[in-house]
Amino acid sequence: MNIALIAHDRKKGDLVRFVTAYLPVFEKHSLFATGTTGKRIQEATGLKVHRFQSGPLGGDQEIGAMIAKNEMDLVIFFRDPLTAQPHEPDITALMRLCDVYNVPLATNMGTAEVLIRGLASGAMDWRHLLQGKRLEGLLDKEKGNGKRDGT
Ligand SMILES: O=C(CO)COP(=O)(O)O
Repeated sequence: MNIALIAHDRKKGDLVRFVTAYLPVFEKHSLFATGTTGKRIQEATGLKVHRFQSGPLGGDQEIGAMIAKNEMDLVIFFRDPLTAQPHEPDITALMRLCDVYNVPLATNMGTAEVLIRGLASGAMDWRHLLQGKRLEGLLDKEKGNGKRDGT
């Protein structure tokens, strides 16, 4: 599964501790993160993390683009509800896309616990069905392109 990890500055320590606690789960999946969050997680855990731009520079939007392409299976986003963010519209857009595409989203540690335990016990295997569809879609597209190219 593809998992997005994002945390605002005052929540980064919590996310690093969370990922460390569930290391055996996270190391079985592909991890993506906004810039600074990803760096902190990599440094603390040694996990391989694909890092996008920092959140205020477009990282939330890059993760949103993956959601819109059905390439993200789970989002863990430890938001700071007590601090105004300069890129609030990007944050809202990311969460909205999770709802549009039915992507499980945890915005706090309590929900993240439930999601990660669910992930570990196979409760998210239904996402594989979508991944199958994703693959079919890509193959169909390739076939279509082939026809147009005359190849
Ligand atoms: O701002 C963020 C999410 O909205 C997080 O970005 P960083 O991980 O780069 O700090």
